[in-house]
Amino acid sequence: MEDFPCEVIRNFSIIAHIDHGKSTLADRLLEMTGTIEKKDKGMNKQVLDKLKVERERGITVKAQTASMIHSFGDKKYLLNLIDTPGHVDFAWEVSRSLAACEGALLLVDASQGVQAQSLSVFHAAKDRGLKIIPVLNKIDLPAAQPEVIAAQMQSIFGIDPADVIKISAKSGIGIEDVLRVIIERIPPPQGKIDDPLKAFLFDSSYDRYRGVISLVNIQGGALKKGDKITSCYTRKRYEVVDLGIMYPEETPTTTLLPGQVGYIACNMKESSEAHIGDTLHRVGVPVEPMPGFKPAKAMVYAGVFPVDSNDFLKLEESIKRLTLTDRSVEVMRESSSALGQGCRLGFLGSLHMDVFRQRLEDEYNANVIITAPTVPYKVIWRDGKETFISNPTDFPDVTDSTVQVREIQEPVVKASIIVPQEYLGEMMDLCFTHRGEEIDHRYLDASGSEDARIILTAIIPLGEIVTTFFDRLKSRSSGFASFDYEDAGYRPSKLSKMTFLLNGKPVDALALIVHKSAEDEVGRAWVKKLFKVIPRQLFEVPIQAAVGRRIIARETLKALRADVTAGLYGGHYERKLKHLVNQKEGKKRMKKVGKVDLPQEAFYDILSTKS
Ligand SMILES: Nc1nc2c(ncn2[C@@H]2O[C@H](COP(=O)(O)OP(=O)(O)OP(=O)(O)O)[C@@H](O)[C@H]2O)c(=O)[nH]1
Repeated sequence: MEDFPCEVIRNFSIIAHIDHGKSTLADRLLEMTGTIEKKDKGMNKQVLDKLKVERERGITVKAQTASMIHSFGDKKYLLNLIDTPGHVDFAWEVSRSLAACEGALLLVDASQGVQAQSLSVFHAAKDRGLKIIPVLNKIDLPAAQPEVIAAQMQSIFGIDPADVIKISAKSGIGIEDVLRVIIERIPPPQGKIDDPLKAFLFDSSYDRYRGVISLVNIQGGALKKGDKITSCYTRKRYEVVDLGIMYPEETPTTTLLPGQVGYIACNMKESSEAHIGDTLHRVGVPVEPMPGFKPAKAMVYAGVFPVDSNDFLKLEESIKRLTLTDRSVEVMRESSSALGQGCRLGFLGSLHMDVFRQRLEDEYNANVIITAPTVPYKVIWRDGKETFISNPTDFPDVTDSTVQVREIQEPVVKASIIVPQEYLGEMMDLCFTHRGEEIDHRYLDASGSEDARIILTAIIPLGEIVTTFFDRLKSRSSGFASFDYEDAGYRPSKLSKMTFLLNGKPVDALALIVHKSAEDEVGRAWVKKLFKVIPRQLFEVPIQAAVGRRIIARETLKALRADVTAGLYGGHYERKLKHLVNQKEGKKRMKKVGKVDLPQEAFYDILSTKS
């Protein structure tokens, strides 16, 4: 690694809207530099390995970082591609990992043009002072309009069309140019070997045998096997047991020098110890940590319960194992009188939650019930204290005047939607029905042509986004809208807890936090859903939705005779007995809510159908 001092190193990432060809370009760069063989099955497998949810949504959740060696002029360069996850939920991680680079390739699909995440990643890179190289991909497509899109990039980003590199990552056109401009335009990293060791942690993964593997960028000093290091954030100490570069698989080296990017294994047991954005230094030689570090925070919470309550320990074990590889999931135990023992999980966003659920189901065969997602609400009490509540069960009854609540606030986001102008009305309506405020729009391109596109921005409660917003956005724009959001703090809101009562008894697992304007609609819809899935009982069961003491909606389940043998003709004793045994088995999975028997599956049906 001594052959690669800072001046021949380039650290860059590829930033793009989903599906604009990031992974394809990364593969092509690795091929062109001989890091992987052309059409090497091992690398392409990454595409095939995608999780079902990733394929369905057309995104990659876990990114790839790799080093390449490329000869240019009379020098050999070490090019480090630092990859960033490609979805809004991970925006925070994206912006952290950009701190490990000096430049970024802003990749835009030449047939689709600038999309919502092209904007957000552009600004993230710009804010970090990175050199941005505009690249138009997919110029091989008949629908590609490189000139039009380059003009669009000029009006949106102020990019000179002459600087735009036009490529086809799929057919390999222009890849040499990309390598050339990376070397020519991106500044080399700074950092001296005599400085105290300072390593920036920008990604991590989990290995069953070696524990956490961290990806680091050396900002100063040198790192070797056996070095004793410590984390600025957790203050925990470690000894480096293995290190090297990603070439593209882990390739051990003796040292990592300033400007270089590589992996380290240091007996870190828990993935929660590796914080993206953390700074590592030599024990006893403290350094100034990288600025602005704060750990990722969960924004969407849900309870997870086994369908069969006997499976709790198995479920908990599976969740534990999964969180080893996904450090951003928060886990707490939770118990519900209706669903028994379970876990409350915190996710970065709703996609993150879907991915986790899918992995739980696919990899661990877990049959789980997930409660409706909620966001962390802020409760300001009369004495001025503030608490964050993300579990509806803990939400105070704001209709009760003896409860000391001064104000409830909810997290809001600034949403940006990019869409062809013909869908403007639909999109405004969508924002409006999801309690959007400050809805605003402007034309993206100066051309004013018929197929001009619009960027619409609005402040929308996060709680509205985590349920059905994304699906509705896609269906109401025929798939044309792209969407992104960023945190916009907290705002006061008129929210209350809605409970559902069976035979007068509240079912804790079904409690929701609902905005005043939606109480009637939500109450009615959920009561209807419950009515459909709850089996009839021996007595009449009222199903009610209530806010405080006020009943919002009601349906009544008629009574039923429950003798399962009643319909069987003839008096065959054994047959009767068999049915009674079956009924008993079924009862094992029943939950009693008050006097009402509820099969656990009913909860699954209620909570898995979106309202
Ligand atoms: N015609 C054409 N298709 C391309 C080109 N580059 C990528 N694609 C296709 O575009 C789709 C998305 O490419 P990916 O490389 O997976 O996109 P991505 O940006 O990595 O997607 P995420 O990682 O999920 O954000 C794939 O079907 C690619 O085959 C190109 O230059 N031309």
